[in-house]
Formats: sequence, C-alpha cells, structure tokens
Amino acid sequence: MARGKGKGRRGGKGGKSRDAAPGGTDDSWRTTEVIEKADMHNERFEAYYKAQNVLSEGEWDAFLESMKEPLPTTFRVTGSRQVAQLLNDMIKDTHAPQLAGVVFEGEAVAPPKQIPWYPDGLAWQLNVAKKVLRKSPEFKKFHNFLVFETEVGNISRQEAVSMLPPLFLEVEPHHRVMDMCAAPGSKTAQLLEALHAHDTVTASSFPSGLLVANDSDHKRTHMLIHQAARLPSPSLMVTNHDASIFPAIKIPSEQLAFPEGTKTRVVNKRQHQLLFDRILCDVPCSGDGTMRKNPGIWKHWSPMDGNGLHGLQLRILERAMRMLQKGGRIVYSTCSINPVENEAVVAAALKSIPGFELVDMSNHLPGLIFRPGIKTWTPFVDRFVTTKFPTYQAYLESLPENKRADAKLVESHWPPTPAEADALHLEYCMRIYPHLQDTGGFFVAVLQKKQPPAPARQGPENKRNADTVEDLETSDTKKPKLSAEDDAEAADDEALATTPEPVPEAAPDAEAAAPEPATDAKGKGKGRATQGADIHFKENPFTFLKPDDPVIQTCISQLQLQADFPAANMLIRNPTGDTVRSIYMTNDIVKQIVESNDYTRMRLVTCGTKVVAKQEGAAAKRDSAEMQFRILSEGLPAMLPYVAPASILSADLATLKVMMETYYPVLSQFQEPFRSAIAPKAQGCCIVRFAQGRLGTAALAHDLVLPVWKSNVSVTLMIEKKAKSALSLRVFGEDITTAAREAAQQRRDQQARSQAPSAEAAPPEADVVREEGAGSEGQADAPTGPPMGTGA
Ligand SMILES: C[S@@+](CC[C@H](N)C(=O)[O-])C[C@H]1O[C@@H](n2cnc3c(N)ncnc32)[C@H](O)[C@@H]1O
Repeated sequence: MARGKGKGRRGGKGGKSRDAAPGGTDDSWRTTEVIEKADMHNERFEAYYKAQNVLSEGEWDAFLESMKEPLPTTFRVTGSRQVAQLLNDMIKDTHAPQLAGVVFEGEAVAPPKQIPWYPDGLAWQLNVAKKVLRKSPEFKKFHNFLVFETEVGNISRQEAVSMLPPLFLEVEPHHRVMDMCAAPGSKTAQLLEALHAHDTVTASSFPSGLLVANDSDHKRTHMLIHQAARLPSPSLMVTNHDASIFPAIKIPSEQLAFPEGTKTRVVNKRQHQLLFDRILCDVPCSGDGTMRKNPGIWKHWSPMDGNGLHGLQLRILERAMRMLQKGGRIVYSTCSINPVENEAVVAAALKSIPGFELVDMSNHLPGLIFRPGIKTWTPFVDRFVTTKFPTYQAYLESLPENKRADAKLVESHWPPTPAEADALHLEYCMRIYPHLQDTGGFFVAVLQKKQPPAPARQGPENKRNADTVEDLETSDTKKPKLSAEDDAEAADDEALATTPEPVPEAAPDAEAAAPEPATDAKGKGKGRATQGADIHFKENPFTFLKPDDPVIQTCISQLQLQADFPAANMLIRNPTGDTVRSIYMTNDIVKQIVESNDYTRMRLVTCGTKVVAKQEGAAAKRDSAEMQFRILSEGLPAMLPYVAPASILSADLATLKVMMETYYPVLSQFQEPFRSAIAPKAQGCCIVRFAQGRLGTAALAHDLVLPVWKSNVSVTLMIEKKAKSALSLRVFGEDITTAAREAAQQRRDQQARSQAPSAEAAPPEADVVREEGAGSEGQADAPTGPPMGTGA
C-alpha cells in the first residue's frame, strides 16, 4: 500500500493506489486474479474516459475489448552482461524454433516473439495460456528454463510498458541516478544494468555513478534489496523515505571535481547538495492501466482514486525537479491512463517550477506505438462520474464557504489554458493503450532541466534564478511538506542547484561546517547518527573499515587481493562496528555520501554490495581457521579485478561436472591437472576459472569464474542451489545437481507413499545421504545470487 511517511493513509486524499510495478517482479510467472469477462465492466470507467476524449470514437471498442483480455507474459534478458546476448540467442535460435510448431488440444500455439521496440531484441512476449505452460511438454521445458533463469537474475519478468521509463532515462555509468518510488524494483534493476553497461562476462565494472533506490514502504525496500542482489553493485544505495520530502544529500565538493579513476583528495571540507543527472518518478497511481493483469480494479474503479493521488504525485515530481542537475532528465510515469494523474501533474509541475521543458522522445524507440499527451480533460468531483465543473473556481463556488478549505480537488486537477498547454508541449507526453501493441496502459513524460544559456558565473546575490523557493510559494500547487530543517536546507539547495559548474567552493553554506564523520576509538569511520537523526529508524549503522584494519588485512592475504584493491571502501553493518560477518564494498561516491550524511536522516537501508563473508560453522573450526573469509558468488564479479591472476585456478568442463553432481566431491574425484593444482592450496576460499569448451553434448560458451571452498578432503562449489541448477540446465542440458536428484527421489517416495494401501504403511522418507567427504560448510552457507559470468 502506498503510504506517505507517517501519514497512515494511501498516497494522497483517499485514493487507492497501485504500488506494485506493472507485471511486478515476482517470479511466480502467474497472474493473480481470475475474473469472468462478463464482470469486466464498469459504467463509471467508461463514462469517465469517454468524457476525457482520450481516444477517438473509432478506437474505443478496440480499447475496451483489449482491456478485458489477459495480458501476455513478457520478459527481458537482463542487459548489462554479455551473457544476455548469449542467452537471447539461445531463445531465438533454439527455444523459439522448437516452440514454433507446437499444437495443443488441436490448436497451434504461438511461439515467443521479440518485442519490436526493445533495444537489441532482448525483450520477449509470450501469449500462452497457463494450461499450455503446465501441460505442453515443449512449453513446460521452456517455462522451466524461464523460471530458473529468472531465479538467478538472467531473465526479468516485467510487463512490457514497465520497461519503458528506464529506456527513456538513458542512464550512463557515470550518472547519479535517483529512483524515487522504486519498489519492488523492476525498473531499479534496469537502471542498475545501465550503470553497469561496461561489465564483462566475468567481471563487474566499478561505475563511478550512483543509484539511490528509494521507497516509502520499509517492507518494500527489502524487495528492492532482493531485486538488486541479481546485479550486485557498489554504486547502489537503498533508502526508505517519503519521496515528496526526500532530504538533501550532502557531498563534499571535491567529489564533484575529480573524474573517475583518480584518487579522491580532501582539498577542503565544503559540502554541497548532491544533484542527480537522472531521476525516475514512477509514482504510486490508481493503476487503471493494469486492469488486464489486475482485473479486480474493474469492480472498484472510481475517478476519486486518481483525484486522491494527484497531490502526492505532484509533490513527488516537484521534489525530483529540485534535486535535478542542470541538463538532467526526469522520467515521470504511471500505469494509469487518467489525465488527472498524468498530464495534469506534469503541467502543474512545469508551471510551478520554471526552467524545465518536456522532451519530444517520439523517435527514441522505433517500433513503439503510442498516442500523444492530451491538452485538455474534465475532472469529476464525485465517484459516480456525474458532477463536473468547467473550472476550479466554479467547483470552489459550488461548495459552502466553510468547506472550501477542505476541498478534495485543487486547481491543478483542471487543465491549463489552451495557450499554456501549447506552450508546455503536453503533446510530448506519451500515452500507451492496450489495443495498440497488446500491452498494459501506461503514461510516460520526459522532463529536462534546461542548461543555462551562458556559463557565466553568477554572483551570490542573483544565485536564485527561475527555480527559487519564492516562486514555489506563489504556486497554486501545494508546497511540499518539508520539515523546518528540510525547508531551510531546500533553500540552500536551491542556491547551490542554480550555481553554474564547476561548483564554486566559496559559496557560503551552512552545511559546510558539518562535522567530520564520527570516528570511533578504533579509528573506524562510522555512518553518522547526529543531530536531526531519526530515532525511529532501526537499521544498523554503516562502518567503513580502515585499510589497515586486521580484518581487511586478513582478507587481503587470504584472498590474495592486489595492491589496487579499494580497501578504504569496505564497510560492515552492525551496532558495535566490531563483529564482522559480512563485508560490503562501495564505490567512492557512495562512501562520500555515507560519511557526509546522517544515515538515519537519509533512512539508509543498505548500500554497496556484500562481497566477502566470514566462513563460519564446523568446517571452518575443523580446518582450524581462526578467521576465514570467502568471496561470495554474488560479490565475485566485483572482487575479481582485484584477485591476483596467479591465484586463480584453471579447470575444465569435466571438473565443473564433478562439482555439479556432488555437494562435496573429494580430491580423488578430480582429474589432473586440477587435482594437483588444488591439493596444495590452503584450506579456504579459492577462485576457479572454468575454461570454455565441450564435453560430449555439454558446452560452456565462455569462461566461467566461480568461488569454491577447499577443505581438508573436498572441494565445494560455492553457489546457491538454484543458481547451480540453472547453470546445469544451460551447460549440460539437464539438471545434474545433487539437489535435483534428491528432489526427484523425494517425488518418487511421495508417489510410492500415495500409492501405498495406507499412509501408515508407507516407508519413512529417506534421509538425505551425505556424500563422502561432506563437511558442514557447503550448501547451508552457500550464498544466494546468480553465478555471474554464467551462460553457455
Ligand atoms: C508504482 S510502484 C513503483 C514500481 C517500481 N518503480 C517498479 O518498477 O518496480 C509505486 C511505489 O511507490 C511507493 N510509494 C508510495 N508513496 C510513496 C512516497 N510518498 N514516497 C516514496 N515511495 C512511495 C510504493 O510503496 C510503491 O512501491
């Protein structure tokens, strides 16, 4: 449910909101609601949208009819890895042709087809009933493939239209990006992929940019963390704020001045507000564009849903505009077709904060069919779509004087004058209707903050230009509800925001005197909890370890990390800053932010990516490891560039097969030369590069680098069960893992029990037999997350 922080109500004034992304990011590959087509009817909906003239008369029936059809399944192959292309070729060249001739219950079933406008053909559409996926052997196999690859993050199930906003943002690896309403995170994942566009098959890049993924719902921020685990990034921060009052983030000015790859030198202590290059406002909305997926909306739909959300949507967009860099871009999107939630919000925001313009993106995605934004509409002020007023003034006058202050609608619900609508170019907004390309309904607008005409440096007296706080106060729209502190800060921020680049270090700034990050007795720099801290925010602090910290030094020596390893960017999360279980890695800008801001005020839930974990359990003790660390499989791509190449073991596909088939293969199970190479290794974490090649019908299309744990007697592949199965399916064409064999055995046992004369007579379920050399360190501790660099 959409909740403004502490408001305890949905979004705005009594509206119902859609919180989940269209298509969401759940991996169930299932739709949730079943409703008879005859019940997909709502007179209010039809009357309202006919009154809005959103479509021509000739299109109306096709629109309405398509709103009642089930939504096709759509997915995309995740884009930042080179693996994506390989996997995509596999769908195109193997799966799609195999599915082309399938006939189910006498009818031909359409194979998956590529979405015409998605770059590089990486997105697909599948119009197949659930029954077919379950019962047709060919589609069942394809479905299993999709489920496994989704599980490990190589495929993302996402509604087609939901893929649009990140594409329009055009994020690059150096961009500072903000996702204001991010959960559950399908678009966050796309943004991360764009930041990581330079990743290779085996190693993750270290983007200099930043992605702040925010959501006001604390529980849903954990969906974001789950989502981000598919593409671990040192550039990610997850926050839990009401986006309409998102606090200014402070950053030392020198961070702004030093390019990627150079060491950050502290030349002064001035701090400025971090301004973003790209902001996504995928705001909470009524979701009436998702009726094909959520048919329950038919029953309850009312114009008051959109009316109630308009205020919050506008406040979120306006806050984004204040946090945007000159020349930066905002994408505002909803999965509603209601102009009150769309053009009305955009027009009001553009009118209240000058210096922005709508961008014509009509040629950006060839193949995408859409309709231009509309310039006029008719708000209705009751749920039955019977009462309307030509102007806000007329509406107010209809209310008794003592009720006017509590009027449900504000002036910005009404359209601007025709001249204003022309000047704002509302036609540059994009409306997507279900009947155009068999999708959900959607709205996207791209706003840009204009560059100043000349780079002339402004004096402090005229630093506040068009987008000043004073202008905001004269706006007809409600001023964002900022706390007193935020308000003052926003005023300062505005001044800074309008200062031409390079950011002058002389600008007087109240925050310049902000204290240095707290340093504890051990010299560890801690994420600060200072004055203004949010005492209700219960996340653990963020503590950066000093590069000479014994824990870091142990990691460096055990994992054989090279001199350029960014030891200063490693942090731990716990209340005392002492006990270490996991170590996270961030990039420079994330570190700067954590050290310069109170993490509770930012409501920072997590940042960076977990790369190393302390190996605990019986095996570590048995191996007399005092403090043993292992690289997590999801952290490996980030760590790989720093691992000494000589310490990486080489292996072939036969070795991988042994590790797949057995949880804890003993050394004698391996062939030479791998056996002799790993035997002398100390007990602990090792990195193995499996070379591309073939083994019978199995094929590894490119090198694969994975972490293993070497104990006294065995070698364990340290990837999570499901990731292992996905890898096995891809490389060996079947799931050869121990887990799959055990599951098959369990199914057979279950079947035998159900066929036995009585439940009592059934034999007890067989214990899972531990294989020779089994320790306790393997699967139980194995991390979740995709095996990066996989793909064959
Ligand atoms: C449409 S969904 C976002 C979907 C998401 N962008 C995606 O692609 O997965 C809207 C989200 O806004 C969140 N939300 C509602 N009110 C908010 C507010 N005031 N500030 C920030 N997030 C808010 C909801 O919790 C919900 O997760």
